[in-house]
Amino acid sequence: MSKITIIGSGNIGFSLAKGLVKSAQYLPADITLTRRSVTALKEEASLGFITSDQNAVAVSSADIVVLAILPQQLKKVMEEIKTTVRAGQIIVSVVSGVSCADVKAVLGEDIPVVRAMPNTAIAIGQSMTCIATDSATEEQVARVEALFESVGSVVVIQEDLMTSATALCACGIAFFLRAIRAASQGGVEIGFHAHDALKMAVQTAKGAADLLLQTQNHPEGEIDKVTSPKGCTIAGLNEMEHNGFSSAFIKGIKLSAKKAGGLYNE
Ligand SMILES: NC(=O)C1=CN([C@@H]2O[C@H](COP(=O)(O)OP(=O)(O)OC[C@H]3O[C@@H](n4cnc5c(N)ncnc54)[C@H](O)[C@@H]3O)[C@@H](O)[C@H]2O)C=CC1
Ligand SMILES: O=C(O)[C@@H]1CCC=N1
Repeated sequence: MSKITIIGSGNIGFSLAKGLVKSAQYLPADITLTRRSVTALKEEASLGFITSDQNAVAVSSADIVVLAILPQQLKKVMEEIKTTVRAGQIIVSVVSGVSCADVKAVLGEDIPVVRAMPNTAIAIGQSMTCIATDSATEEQVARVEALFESVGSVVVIQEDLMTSATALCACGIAFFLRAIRAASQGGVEIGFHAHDALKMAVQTAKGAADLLLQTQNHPEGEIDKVTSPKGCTIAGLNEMEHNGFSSAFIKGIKLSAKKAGGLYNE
């Protein structure tokens, strides 16, 4: 089994580590997690992961190195590891707005770099992860694909669509979570206790997503089955649209995609 080092055990790095172990394809002992201080890695250590605050050392024993730090932190980290990484390893960057070329410009042109854009559902094996590269081989991409297939679904895309994938999938999970929260708040206004309203909203959202996944039907086809003539569903749906529901969602995704491009050089 590959040894994996995740540089940056934050929200996404630690979620990835937990998802890999949950998949039963990796043991905690196969995964090294780093932060600037080991004292901040107590939870990780208690779960059996190898922990370190020495990025260069942590990288040296890995087959796959995942860069999971903020774009603003990446240059410093790459300077730390650039003399340790070697062409036999694969560098996977989940950092938004940083190209494979940006990474290779520091780590070396011979270093295989694959970008991956997962979301936080990776912790429970339900990520939607997009993968792209500019020059890694098919075999290297297949290894990264297999890694992320063990924690969700994967689509291999062109690198120029990576910021779009960031908005739709990585940021997207927050948009759907907010939609569920809004539904539960509506539920409270019409008579349910908050706990019940949230449970109802969550299961209804899960049912909607599973319906599309399992039938492969178009959402509008499924909506047509719910909207009885002169009924209450179409009344509610049209009221939401009059208030800009689809428009707000689309505009939010477009702005996220614009922002996803640009924190590396700030
Ligand atoms: N949070 C998310 O849902 C997603 C985030 N991303 C990308 O992943 C990257 C990380 O994002 P988050 O996990 O949200 O950020 P975060 O701030 O939660 O995690 C970053 C981690 O890196 C650590 N760190 C900082 N400097 C370090 C250094 N020199 N050596 C080792 N560790 C260091 C921090 O202590 C922190 O634990 C970002 O580039 C983001 O664009 C990508 C997909 C989804
Ligand atoms: O909000 C962000 O910038 C990061 C990238 C995608 C998800 N979280």
